[in-house]
Amino acid sequence: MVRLNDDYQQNPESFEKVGIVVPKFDQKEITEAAENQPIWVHFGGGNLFRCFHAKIAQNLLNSKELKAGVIVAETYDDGVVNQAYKPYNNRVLQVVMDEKGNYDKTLVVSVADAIYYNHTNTAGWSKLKHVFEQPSLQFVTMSITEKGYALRDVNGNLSPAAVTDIDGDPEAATTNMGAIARLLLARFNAGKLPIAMVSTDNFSENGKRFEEGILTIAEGWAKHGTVSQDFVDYLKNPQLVSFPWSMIDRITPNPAESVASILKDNDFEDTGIIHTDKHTNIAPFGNTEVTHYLVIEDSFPNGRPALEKAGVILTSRDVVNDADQMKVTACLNPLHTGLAIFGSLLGYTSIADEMENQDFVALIKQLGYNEDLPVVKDPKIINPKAFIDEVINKRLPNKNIPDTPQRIASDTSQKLAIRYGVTLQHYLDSGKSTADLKAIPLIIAGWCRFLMAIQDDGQAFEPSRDPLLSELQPYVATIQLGDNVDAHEVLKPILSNQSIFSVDLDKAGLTSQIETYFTDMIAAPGAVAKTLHSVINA
Ligand SMILES: NC(=O)c1ccc[n+]([C@@H]2O[C@H](COP(=O)([O-])OP(=O)(O)OC[C@H]3O[C@@H](n4cnc5c(N)ncnc54)[C@H](O)[C@@H]3O)[C@@H](O)[C@H]2O)c1
Ligand SMILES: O=P(O)(O)OC[C@@H](O)[C@@H](O)[C@H](O)[C@H](O)CO
Repeated sequence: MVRLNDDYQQNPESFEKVGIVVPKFDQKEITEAAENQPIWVHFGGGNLFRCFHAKIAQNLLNSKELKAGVIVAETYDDGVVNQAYKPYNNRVLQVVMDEKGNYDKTLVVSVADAIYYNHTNTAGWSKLKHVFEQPSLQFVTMSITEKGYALRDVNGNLSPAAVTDIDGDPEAATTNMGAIARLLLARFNAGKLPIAMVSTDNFSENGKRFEEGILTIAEGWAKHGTVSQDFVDYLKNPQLVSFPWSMIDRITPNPAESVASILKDNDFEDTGIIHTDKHTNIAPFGNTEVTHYLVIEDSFPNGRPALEKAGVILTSRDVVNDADQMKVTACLNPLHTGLAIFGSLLGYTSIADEMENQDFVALIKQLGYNEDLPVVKDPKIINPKAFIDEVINKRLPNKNIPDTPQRIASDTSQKLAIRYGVTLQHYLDSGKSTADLKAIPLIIAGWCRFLMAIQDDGQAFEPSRDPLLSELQPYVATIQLGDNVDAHEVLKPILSNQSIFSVDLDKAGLTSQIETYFTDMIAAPGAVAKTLHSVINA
């Protein structure tokens, strides 16, 4: 049996014997280099990072294009650091699974350190402060989930935590944006050192939203006199601090028991899946797909390693934005969310299994080809039609990718604006009629039906975690299947909330259609499947 912590330099054969590719560098050396001259910090060391960013770093370290390991920072989940990183010497086994059932396994040791940092953790703060004070630090990447950037509540007002951060001492900041602004303040105080802050989370204009979050905090501090205006000017100067936009794509499900058991059968020992108290599902291994894209705006004021040599596309902001809108608002994530909602309602636990249900396939084809594609701009670097073809015909049906509707359904309230709102806005802006839209209103109605936490067969289910569940569920909580309800009245507080959808659904002409679909879907057990079938095949 091979273990993650085994000596891959003295005994590479033990790894190679079980088909694991080992690094070409010394982990100790890249760790020391990161201590002395850090280059790359990543916030949110979850599964995507471990399977994607960390492998990019490993490829660059292998080819000597990168001189120091990545420093992982967690502002949220100490369990990730203490249970998934520390016991395994910051290593992970990356498992790439193709549709033929091949497992490509790589021992990834590109992480130099993993640091938990929040306002109460002085050790983590001192370590990260020191890192941010180093002139060598070139860039930060982030994958902290969409909700990680939030500073406002559902009504668009600053949240109590954001107000406390802005009113208080920068040293006591508790929000992610506040905690990161505090680190940037340390970098500013160290001599206005340049840096690129790259969000790689799944939303359109992610760099803009990240920048706005940091500036909301910093401008508040300046107003209260706790920082100088000079600090705000530093953050606003793209020659010093940039917030490049990005598009990232690689379906990376939570680590699955099915993969763990295959690894074990293939003599790999460390397969225990960890469920942290803060609900991150993580393991000594990560499972991911073959296809991957990372497109980043090429704006790095302190330079960068040759990321392009590890397959990253560096380009202009406009091209990144077009690629991101293509993927996140049209050709992949809206399809995913549709499958997540209806899959959860119909009791599915596998995306690949859903792809055997012809109504689900028809739903995402209708959405992707007929509703999203007509208003999507071609980013030129990736063909949108070919991209959807690959998603529908190759990626989603891949039985070896253990993805679940439940993973994708998490935080849906945070994603609807991006996954459907942007497309609807394109319809409104272009004056194109929304009268023929079926999939978008059906999915939004499906989400309202999902909030009832009753499956299509009438059984209760636990909806995936979402920061707005407790606020939204009460609106539909008392409805039973078969009830005769006034859908307009019941759904009004949800559908009229523009901060959820980003567009006015009334103006988009969709409200009554959503209400009708919702009414149809609560008629009786089985009504969700029936409605889906009849709407999509009409
Ligand atoms: N997994 C994918 O297929 C995939 C693909 C493309 C993009 N993404 C983006 O990456 C994000 C993370 O995906 P993942 O697969 O790594 O998820 P994950 O659950 O494995 O890890 C989530 C990470 O974010 C941190 N986090 C969670 N909530 C947070 C909060 N409120 N504040 C700060 N940090 C928080 C966790 O501590 C953890 O490090 C997604 O939300 C999405 O934006 C994921
Ligand atoms: O990661 P999220 O939570 O934004 O969305 C869930 C999935 O749709 C997403 O993770 C996809 O797998 C990913 O965007 C593929 O690149």
